[in-house]
Amino acid sequence: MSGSGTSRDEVIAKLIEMGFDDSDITEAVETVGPSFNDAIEYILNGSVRNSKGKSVSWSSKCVTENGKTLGKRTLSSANSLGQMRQASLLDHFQSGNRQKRGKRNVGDDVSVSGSVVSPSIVEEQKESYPGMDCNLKAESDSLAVSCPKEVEIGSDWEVKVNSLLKKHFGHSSLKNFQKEALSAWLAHHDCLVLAATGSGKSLCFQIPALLTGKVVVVISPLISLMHDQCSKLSKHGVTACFLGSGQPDNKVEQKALRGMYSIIYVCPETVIRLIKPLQRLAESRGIALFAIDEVHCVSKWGHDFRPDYRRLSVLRENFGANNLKSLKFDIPLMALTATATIQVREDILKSLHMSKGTKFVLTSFFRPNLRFSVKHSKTSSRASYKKDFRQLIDIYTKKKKTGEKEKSAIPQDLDYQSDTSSSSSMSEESRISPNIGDGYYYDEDVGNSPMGKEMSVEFLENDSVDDWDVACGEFYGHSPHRDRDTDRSFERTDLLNKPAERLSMLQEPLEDGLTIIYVPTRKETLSIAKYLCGFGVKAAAYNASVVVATIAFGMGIDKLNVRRIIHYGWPQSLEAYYQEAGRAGRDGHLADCVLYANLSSMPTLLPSRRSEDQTKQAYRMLSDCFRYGMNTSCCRAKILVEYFGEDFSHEKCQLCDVCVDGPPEMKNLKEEANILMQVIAAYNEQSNSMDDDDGIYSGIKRQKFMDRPNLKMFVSKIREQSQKYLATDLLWWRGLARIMENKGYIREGDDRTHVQIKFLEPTTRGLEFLKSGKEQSFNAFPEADMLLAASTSKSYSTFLDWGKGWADPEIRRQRLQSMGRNRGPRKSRKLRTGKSRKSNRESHTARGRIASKLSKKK
Ligand SMILES: Nc1ncnc2c1ncn2[C@@H]1O[C@H](COP(=O)(O)OP(=O)(O)OP(=O)(O)O)[C@@H](O)[C@H]1O
Ligand SMILES: [Mg+2]
Repeated sequence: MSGSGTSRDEVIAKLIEMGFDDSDITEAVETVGPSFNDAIEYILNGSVRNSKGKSVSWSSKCVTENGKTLGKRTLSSANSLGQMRQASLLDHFQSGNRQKRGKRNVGDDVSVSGSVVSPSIVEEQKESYPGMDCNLKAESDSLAVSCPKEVEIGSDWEVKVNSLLKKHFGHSSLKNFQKEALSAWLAHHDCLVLAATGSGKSLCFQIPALLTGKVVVVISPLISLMHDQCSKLSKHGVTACFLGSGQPDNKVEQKALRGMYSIIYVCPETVIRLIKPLQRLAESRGIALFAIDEVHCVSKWGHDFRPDYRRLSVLRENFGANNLKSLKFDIPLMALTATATIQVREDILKSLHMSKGTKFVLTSFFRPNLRFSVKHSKTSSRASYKKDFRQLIDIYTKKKKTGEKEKSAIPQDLDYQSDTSSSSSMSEESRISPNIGDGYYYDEDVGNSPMGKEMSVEFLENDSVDDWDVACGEFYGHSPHRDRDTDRSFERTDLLNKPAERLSMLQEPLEDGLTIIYVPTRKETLSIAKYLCGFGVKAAAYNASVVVATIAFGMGIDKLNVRRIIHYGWPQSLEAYYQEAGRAGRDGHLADCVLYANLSSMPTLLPSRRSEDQTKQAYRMLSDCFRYGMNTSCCRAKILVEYFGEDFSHEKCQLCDVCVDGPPEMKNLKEEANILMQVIAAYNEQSNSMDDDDGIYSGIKRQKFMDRPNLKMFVSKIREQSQKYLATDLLWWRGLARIMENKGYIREGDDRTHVQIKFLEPTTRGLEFLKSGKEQSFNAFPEADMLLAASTSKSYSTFLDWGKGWADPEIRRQRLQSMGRNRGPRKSRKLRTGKSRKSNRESHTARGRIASKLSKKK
């Protein structure tokens, strides 16, 4: 737009539209007249070009020693030089933020949503940025702050980085993987950084902004995460803002696109919308790097697929040296995640059109301070809560119990025991204080809520608040800031070679800290939070010590002292599980990651829109997660780390439940494996020769059976054939089928993917096992469901004894009766139809009525 021929009102209108302050606009137009470009230049720079195109300063003090005019970006630093306009400019920026944000720290001139930095900080930044002597571009692009000089980063970059690191973040040196990522970026390479949760990936993309004075654009999936990072950066004196729907200040976007922030966080949808202005930014101030954080979201094969991430190939297409004149090299892409399988990595490279020369920076996925365990729980009722959260309640209410002798907080080890419903559950309910009803909250927290809202059920249920509100709140009780460079057992993998020290780590009680409980649904967040609140545990609220959340909560959030991550219910994948579990122990100190899951039932997929392929993949991931839960013999950390394609060289973590408790006794399951193999093979033979009516399946309606030869049918066949196995639990056979599948004796006969092998087919290896007869042993560790079955019904090891006596009709009747009593409700619940349920209910109530009449008669 040209300044000439434009009316004063039009200029003012345009400037208002662009978001400048009224007072700045008035002053500018009064000073420079109705010229759009000059007015902007005046507002931004305090200077305007004269008719010959030379920059004329409106304030002589606006010129630096080297004669360059300071742009608005650096005006605050000029304060120390006596810069006149600085106050109003700062006011301009801060005014918008003040409306949005409440309390600020004294001297903290930086707002989370974006603003200029305090004078002292800018001084630092000015020193840090070799290319920060920014000038306004003379021509049409007068809005942008430009850094025309290509930044020279010499061989001493590491020294420079270390000094920036110390100055801004207080760390003494880069970690090796950070060095590698930065070297790749310096060599203009794309880079895929795969490093454990909490290892420090953010610095890999934050440093380039400090080093060059150019802008770094970070693509991030969650508002809460962007908010957290901007907030941290502001404390470290780095200007950062986030753009998108969550940005409350509508001026921030324009400021960002003019180059006023060193780091711009943006969600994928927004970056796609802003391609053109970002191109202008790349040509003016310059864009050092596009960082795609939590990049696993790109992949359909990952656990947290976001379709818009897939469209990020636009970055490569629009920010290359071939389409931006000022660039010598394509702007590098840096993709970062803590959880990507090999398949996901390939998908990332392809989807983002990353270059062939992309550097891989990999660190170990292993987190030596995390103590993994799996416990059986139905996770569905108050009775489960009572059993599972007793210890947690004790921990968080400890202080309140002064004077009262503390009871042992450790619940009895109920692993693999049935999740009995508790008769005292009603009395627990009645302990929930009356003010904790539908709109429960903590009085002391209400005032502290940044949004001024109490944590009500309605508030939690409101989708619009989502993870933003919860995740941005600080938890209760910060751990004292540690010297993280020296005191991070996080990196003390060396302890694995020192078993004695490792064992003492195991015996350490957990330090004070926070707990996050992940549950599959919002409804469960409410019921668990309510339950915990009833015992006086600060749960679910902003300043809570326990947060009950669904999966979105906390991704990438750098909260140091999370001591426990509890998954209450099956996660959807090991990637999601590890990502969430990784939010514990970021301070390097011992932390617990406990998965409570119903080991007697298979997990189901949460509803979501998926293509056929995605459904298959989702089942595969769920299946891996299920197998992790069923495992009783392999170190849990090893399973998790190897899941991501890393060799776990340590063999054992020495902390997880399997390492500590040891595996269960190994059993020779030859006989059971043999009989299952027999029925599968017989079925297989029969289906190959459909004419043979004399086979063992002759009594079954063949067509129906042939369609679905599933485990359940094979087990009923076994029970039918051999009284010895009559009382065996399907749960137990389910475990055996998995073991046989792992050994390669059977395989899934269905095209669809199932959480657990369902339609069993023999393999050549399995048939050979069958032929080899009785000599061959079949040693295996019973898995969790098998142990559970053994603890609730007759174990397979006592089948022989159990078999004795079945021939006697009276013994059989008694046993069947007692089995009916033990197993009746569960079985009947599954089998009953609506109709039978109704008649049952009727007969039950009729029985009840008769019984009460009789008792009255008495
Ligand atoms: N070189 C370093 N020396 C010491 N501490 C560091 C270093 N680099 C980063 N850190 C610290 O590590 C912590 C975690 O950093 P960050 O949030 O970047 O982790 P992350 O790898 O992105 O984790 P996530 O996968 O959960 O997103 C931060 O508190 C940061 O200050
Ligand atoms: Mg991160």
